Amino acid sequence: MGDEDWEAEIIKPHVSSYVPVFEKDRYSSGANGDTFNRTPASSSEMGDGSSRRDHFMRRGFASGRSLGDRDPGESNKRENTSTVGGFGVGKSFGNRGFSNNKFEEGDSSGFWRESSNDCEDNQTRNRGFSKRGDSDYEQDEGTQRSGGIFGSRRSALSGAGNGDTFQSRSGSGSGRGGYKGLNEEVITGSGKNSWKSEAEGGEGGDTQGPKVTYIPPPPPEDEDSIFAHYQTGINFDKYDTILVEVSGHDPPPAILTFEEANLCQTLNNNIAKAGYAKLTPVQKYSIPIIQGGRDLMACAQTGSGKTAAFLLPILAHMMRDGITASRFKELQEPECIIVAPTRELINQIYLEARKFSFGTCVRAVVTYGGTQLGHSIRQIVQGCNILCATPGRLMDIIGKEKIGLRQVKYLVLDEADRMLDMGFGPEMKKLISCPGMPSKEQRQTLMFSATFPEEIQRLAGEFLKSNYLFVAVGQVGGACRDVQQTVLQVGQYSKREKLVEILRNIGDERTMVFVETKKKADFIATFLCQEKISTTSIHGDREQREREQALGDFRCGKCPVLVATSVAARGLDIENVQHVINFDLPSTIDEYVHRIGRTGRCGNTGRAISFFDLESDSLLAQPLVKVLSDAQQDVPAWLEEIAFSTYGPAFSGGTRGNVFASVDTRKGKSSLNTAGFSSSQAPNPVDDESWD
Ligand SMILES: Nc1ncnc2c1ncn2[C@@H]1O[C@H](COP(=O)(O)OP(=O)(O)OP(=O)(O)O)[C@@H](O)[C@H]1O
Repeated sequence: MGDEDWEAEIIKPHVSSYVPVFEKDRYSSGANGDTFNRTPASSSEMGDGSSRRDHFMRRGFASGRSLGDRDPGESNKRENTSTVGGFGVGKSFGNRGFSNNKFEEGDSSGFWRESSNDCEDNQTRNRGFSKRGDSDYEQDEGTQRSGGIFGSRRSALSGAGNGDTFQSRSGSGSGRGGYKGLNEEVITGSGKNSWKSEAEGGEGGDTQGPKVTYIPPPPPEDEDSIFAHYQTGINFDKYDTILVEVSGHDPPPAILTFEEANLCQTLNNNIAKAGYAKLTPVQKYSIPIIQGGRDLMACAQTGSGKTAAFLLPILAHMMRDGITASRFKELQEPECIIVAPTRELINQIYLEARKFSFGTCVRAVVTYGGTQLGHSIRQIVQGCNILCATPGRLMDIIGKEKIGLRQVKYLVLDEADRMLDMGFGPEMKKLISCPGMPSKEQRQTLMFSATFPEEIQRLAGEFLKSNYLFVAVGQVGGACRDVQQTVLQVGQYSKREKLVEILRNIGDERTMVFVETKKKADFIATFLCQEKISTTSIHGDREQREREQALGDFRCGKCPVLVATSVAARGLDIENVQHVINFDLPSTIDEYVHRIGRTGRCGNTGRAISFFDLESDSLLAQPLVKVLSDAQQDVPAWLEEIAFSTYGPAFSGGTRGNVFASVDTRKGKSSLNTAGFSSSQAPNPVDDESWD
């Protein structure tokens, strides 16, 4: 396929001309001699890449960028009224033939202003200290403020289309939060329509921006839905063999059973109804630590039950201390605040909190960007013991004096390394210095993630008491061993063919396909729909309603393929995701670990296939080899060769590979105990002081 066909092809109703025969067995260890690399598509792509680039450069594209980096939006620039213009921005792809979709011509100049800011690829290039503004995490509300904590800044906006039309939008930031114009229709998640005035419930009266009117549908209230869960997998019991290391002074012993946790009867009932019969390692260690009132930084592999590891002991404490039943108050003072980096994740955590607090007087509330602030406030004022929030929205609500912080006893940062990096770190610092927020000595701070880069661990000291405990289940930052990882050498121009080939082989099994940019997510999703593969997409430029619809369609299997950006990389727990495909590799190894962790959860097995592009991914080779070998996966010889020939970040201290921490950064004094667990000595208090 010539590069000029790149965008034209998307409106052609036929399948790409060359689809190599799928050979399952050749997935693994795709050495240089990998079958896939010998395909005509691959070789042509590798061979004529430079001439293509020249061609594009002559045409004024891709300046300074490899052609492979060119996202579909760029082709759109050439034909600003082409159908490519609004891919999916405002559209669910699920189960729809391309021809069924209407497209509207957009303001191409606005669109292109947007595009220049649309570099998710920039985001992860800076990983570890990624700059929030570039990322596809939640950028709404407080985090986009220009003036102080509670000021607001939004990008220029165009009206968004109705839900049934593809539409190019100028000012992509507008996409976040699902802007509708003044006095426009409120589309509630339940499908009911009503009209709201601007004054009634926008995203904050003091903002210069538009109002967000989306009201998410209330989650089902029936017990069966609340306790719906999927089965643990065949490897669940193998969790017990993972080494656990606890460092810090005087850790309490781990518990082995739920009974030992001494939880109240209601909690025990809820645990049983949730189908939990046995503790996972992170739960065995974290529950007594949290019950003992200690601060905690816990690192455990993806899908191994970190959410319950913090929710259960917090709820147990609340029950023990006798929580005041929720009642209506204009200012609510929750005992617990939980923050997470994405809207879908915080909603999932909320649902878990609601499940475990079922039948108690503890009331959990969720609030996140892209939804009507007024709606959130109405939920909050009815009573709030546990507030689950994305950071920007949390700061908004605090600024509106609907949430007071004086009663906060527990502050939980899920995906804590993400919450503390350059993107969210400043927001988190503002949170802990908000008026009323108890000092770290007065509250309990809990941090959880599957990855914890050393520099982030150091930053975390500001939030934690100096005697916090560090729990590492397995290797900090290691990939889940239940995920079979395969790395294939695939160049930019072969990726789509390869993707289709793999997906056709996979059939209806649920698959997440990760790409680096929002535009590319739309492009690939549309492309797959053309190929008659039911696909939907999720990324930060989609309206919240669309994001939730996409996730719903994927969860229920209506669309077995979800094309996603990094916004879906962390935390999402979706039943039956059997495959993750890294169409584009992320720029950091931590991101890779989180992405592939969407499969192989809770003892179930999964597969991850990653397309490794020699032109753009070689800096990831070293950490990738390490992650693969640590997880006892086959390492392709060609990848090893690249890793050893690349003077990469593992040696240079650069950020892309960001080789993960293997230990609690405070120590160097850990000693394995005879039981196979390890418990390090107490850190020297002087050392603690020095990095506190
Ligand atoms: N003890 C248990 N028994 C059975 N199922 C469990 C147990 N603990 C957790 N689960 C289930 O395992 C799944 C994964 O849990 P969870 O989402 O908390 O993982 P996680 O460690 O936070 O993953 P990630 O790092 O991706 O955020 C969930 O469906 C959860 O309900």
